[in-house]
Amino acid sequence: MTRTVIAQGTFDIIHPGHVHYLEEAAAMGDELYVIVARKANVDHKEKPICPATQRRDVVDALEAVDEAILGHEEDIFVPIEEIDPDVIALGHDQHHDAAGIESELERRGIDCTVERASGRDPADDEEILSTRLIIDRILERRG
Ligand SMILES: Cc1cc2nc3c(=O)[nH]c(=O)nc-3n(C[C@H](O)[C@H](O)[C@H](O)COP(=O)(O)O)c2cc1C
Ligand SMILES: Nc1ncnc2c1ncn2[C@@H]1O[C@H](COP(=O)(O)OP(=O)(O)OP(=O)(O)O)[C@@H](O)[C@H]1O
Repeated sequence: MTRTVIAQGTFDIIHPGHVHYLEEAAAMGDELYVIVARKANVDHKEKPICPATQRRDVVDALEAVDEAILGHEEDIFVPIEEIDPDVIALGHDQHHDAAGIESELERRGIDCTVERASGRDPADDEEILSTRLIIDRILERRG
């Protein structure tokens, strides 16, 4: 039986932290789907610069990813119902609460576990593992 994993995020400017997360998520099963957040649902930080289709296409091109799809605009559980995964891999700093997601999965009759991936620290002083920090650095140098 194929074990399906779901990862999710904004993925506005791809960096090695994303690659670490997606490789770890892929290793939790056999097949990795990635849900790319819609601008309207990114409300806890600055909205992404790149359009959703561009963010999806770049994530889809990564080796660890089997398929990247656009998230639903209103109900984040719709793609999960369609994919019917075995595991949802949350990122190390994602604000979502695993227990809250688990109870909604149960309410909708989706049998799936929720795991939390680890974070990757910068390999050296130069590496920038956050979209926000990359944008801050651009503004600092070119703004
Ligand atoms: C299990 C799960 C499913 C999600 N599905 C969607 C979705 O269908 N559409 C969407 O716009 N966002 C979805 N999101 C939310 C975003 O992927 C994301 O968490 C948030 O909006 C962007 O912030 P982040 O990259 O800091 O996590 C989902 C999040 C989780 C945890
Ligand atoms: N350094 C990192 N190590 C491991 N996972 C990461 C790292 N950076 C981001 N991720 C994960 O990648 C997914 C998508 O991240 P997101 O697109 O929000 O990028 P971000 O770089 O964290 O953005 P920002 O720093 O602007 O909030 C999230 O699940 C997040 O936890």
